Amino acid sequence: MTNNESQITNYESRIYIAGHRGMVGSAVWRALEAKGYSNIIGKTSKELDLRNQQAVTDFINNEQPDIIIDAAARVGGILANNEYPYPFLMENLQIQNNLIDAAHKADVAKFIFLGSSCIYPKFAPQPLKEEYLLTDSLEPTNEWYAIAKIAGVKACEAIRKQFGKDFVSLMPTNLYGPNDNFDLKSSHVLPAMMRKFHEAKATNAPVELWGSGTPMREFLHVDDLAQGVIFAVENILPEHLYNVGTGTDVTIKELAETIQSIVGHKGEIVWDSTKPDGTPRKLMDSSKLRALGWSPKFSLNDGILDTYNWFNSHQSDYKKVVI
Ligand SMILES: NC(=O)c1ccc[n+]([C@@H]2O[C@H](COP(=O)([O-])OP(=O)(O)OC[C@H]3O[C@@H](n4cnc5c(N)ncnc54)[C@H](OP(=O)(O)O)[C@@H]3O)[C@@H](O)[C@H]2O)c1
Ligand SMILES: C[C@@H]1O[C@H](OP(=O)(O)OP(=O)(O)OC[C@H]2O[C@@H](n3cnc4c(=O)[nH]c(N)nc43)[C@H](O)[C@@H]2O)[C@@H](O)[C@H](O)[C@@H]1O
Repeated sequence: MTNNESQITNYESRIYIAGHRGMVGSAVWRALEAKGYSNIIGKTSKELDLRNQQAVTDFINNEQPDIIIDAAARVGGILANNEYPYPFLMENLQIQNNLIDAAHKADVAKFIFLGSSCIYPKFAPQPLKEEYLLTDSLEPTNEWYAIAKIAGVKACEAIRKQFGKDFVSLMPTNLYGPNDNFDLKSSHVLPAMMRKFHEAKATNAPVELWGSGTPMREFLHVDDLAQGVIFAVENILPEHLYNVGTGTDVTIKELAETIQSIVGHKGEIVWDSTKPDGTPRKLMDSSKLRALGWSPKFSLNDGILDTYNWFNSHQSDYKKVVI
């Protein structure tokens, strides 16, 4: 559906990216700018706390964006999700509810909500299809976050169903790339491995990784997701929910070996079995979005190389503590 009839935006459309400094928000900003969009707006969490309903309502009413991309969220890896269930549930509900409701009341033409593959049941058949949502129970380490994200998907679906508005949800698989979080307590696996191997390579000291190494994950470079978001900006998608992934997954052990070799670490890998494995597998079926015209470009190897180049040229940024 890339024909002109479905095109509702132009390069002057006013686009608000919530969370524009994060990994996803900054990638979407770069991609929109590169395509010639000239009216993009963003606010840091210090300038606008999205948990504050009145502040969000005032901001949306004043700015009158044509499109909102919701890339703002409390985000983290398996341990952060497990250790901070309340903010992962409540802050995400607050942020998305405030944005979605303000957008609806201000008649914003398009709203793109970003969720995550953890919305699907822990033991759902693979690959995960959109219709598997709410068919079984969730993975316990991230059910708090998943329930918030499911509520966001349902809020957008409800607005779409009742008012016929172009509110759509994109569910990316595990992401990585420039501006990722490399804090070892709160990060996801890929940036954590990159930092651990990098810091150990001078002496080839052993690197400790979590769990058994047997779970499987699918990894999408954030610039490929950004192209998916632009696709949703430029087209009216016919359904309310789309998976966004590569269609290929690897074991955590295979990922470790790939990153170890790219970084150049030659020491031992030790698996800490006291840390959780999480979902055994969550490969997405992204054929619905692919059939409309989006497809990813990065191989995992090239994506890791690109991210390691970014990491090497941002040595002061990667050490910030996130939670
Ligand atoms: N990372 C992944 O592997 C992954 C996978 C699937 C889906 N996603 C989804 O993609 C979206 C973005 O994730 P990300 O990885 O880009 O996360 P991120 O790098 O941590 O960025 C999140 C952004 O949210 C903003 N934010 C958080 N709390 C806020 C608040 N109270 N008020 C205003 N802004 C707030 C932060 O703004 P400041 O920087 O200004 O503080 C930050 O820039 C999320 O919805 C996430 O669920 C991510
Ligand atoms: C995309 C996000 O994925 C998150 O799940 P999830 O893939 O398990 O989150 P990750 O933190 O990426 O962990 C993926 C797998 O990598 C293992 N792992 C091995 N070593 C490490 C390490 O040093 N750090 C980390 N973080 N993991 C490590 C971890 O035990 C788990 O089996 C969800 O909690 C979120 O809600 C969200 O959906």
